[in-house]
Amino acid sequence: MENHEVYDVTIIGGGPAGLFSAFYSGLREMKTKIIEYQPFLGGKVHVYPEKMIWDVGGLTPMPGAKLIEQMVAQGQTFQPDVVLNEKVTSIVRSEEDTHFILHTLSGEQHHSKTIILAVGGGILNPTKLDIEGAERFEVTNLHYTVKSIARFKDKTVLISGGGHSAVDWANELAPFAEKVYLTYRKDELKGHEADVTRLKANGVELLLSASIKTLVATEDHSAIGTVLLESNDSKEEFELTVDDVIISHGYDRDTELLKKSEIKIEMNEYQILGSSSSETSVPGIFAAGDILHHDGKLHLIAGAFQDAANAVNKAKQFIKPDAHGYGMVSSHNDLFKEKNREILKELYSN
Ligand SMILES: Cc1cc2nc3c(=O)[nH]c(=O)nc-3n(C[C@H](O)[C@H](O)[C@H](O)COP(=O)(O)OP(=O)(O)OC[C@H]3O[C@@H](n4cnc5c(N)ncnc54)[C@H](O)[C@@H]3O)c2cc1C
Repeated sequence: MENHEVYDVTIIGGGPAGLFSAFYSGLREMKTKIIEYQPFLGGKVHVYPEKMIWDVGGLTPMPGAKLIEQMVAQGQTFQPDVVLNEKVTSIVRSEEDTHFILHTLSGEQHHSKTIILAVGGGILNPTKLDIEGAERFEVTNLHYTVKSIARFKDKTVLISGGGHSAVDWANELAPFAEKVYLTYRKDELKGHEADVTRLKANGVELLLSASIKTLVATEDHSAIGTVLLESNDSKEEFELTVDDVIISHGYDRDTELLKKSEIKIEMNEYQILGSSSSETSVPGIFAAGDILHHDGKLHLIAGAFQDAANAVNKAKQFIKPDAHGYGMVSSHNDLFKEKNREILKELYSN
């Protein structure tokens, strides 16, 4: 029989809620593991890495990518085990009912006394361009997100999509790019009215009622050189020579875990109906971040942090009922003594 270590806390999801849960779980001296489907930590913030974030308490504005970097560093303070590229597919109770077992897509099992569901709105994957062979250009000039505006400086860029993100990216890139084209299959864009109006002022050329038909490779086959578009009304085809193509066709959302798990957690259509201290209807399973709903819920990264600390405190008491209801503040917490010494040494050596 396989020997599985039983963790105190297993966090499903490595976004803001999961990362702060991992930090706080370490602060409460629990053996912690994070399981994340994507090959990276950071969650939904990867959708807007270049956007400035202003509303996280105590932090001056910083781009999403920088916030991810800081959240990941903080989440790893107490060295939780991190399992990436792994989708949790179901949660069951152990035979002796002493703990939970998480099953994953790769066939692995993870054993844990408590679980924190920090799964956001589920697994998000960008809706891919439905053209055969398109994926080979993803390593060069076919993009599903804008990681840095600088990447598109002085470039001719074609953006496909009509929603808020597509319009927003077109406006953001226009002042830096050589030329921005925005194509959408319908004859009207869905983005915010003011942003749509700004497109004109920014010199974005609209190609409405048109769709991408073919991506034609450069001579060395390494990248997209030309895009063939088709007018949806007249079926006429026309070509554009481009440096980069950005696809913004929305996201596919996978919420299989909560729908299919043997253990049933009380939910509304999309969220867990929990308490304001992050408990779910199942003892031992807690929730944090966008997946959690309660009366005082704050749907911001700041709110995810509060849920996370609450979830961890409840998990601690679930394992050890006489444990304190919350952790010691960090400023006076002995756990940080050694780390503080190192930080101070570095500060004063410069
Ligand atoms: C465009 C945009 C802009 C935003 N701007 C701001 C802003 O300026 N300020 C602000 O406070 N908030 C902002 N938000 C909201 C903020 O991003 C979310 O509130 C926050 O990311 C929620 O964190 P989370 O950890 O709950 O979920 P997520 O960030 O969604 O992370 C959940 C993680 O769980 C993983 N996961 C899900 N299911 C499984 C599974 N079965 N197995 C393994 N892993 C799984 C996912 O892959 C994902 O990485 C914005 C959101 C968007 C979309």
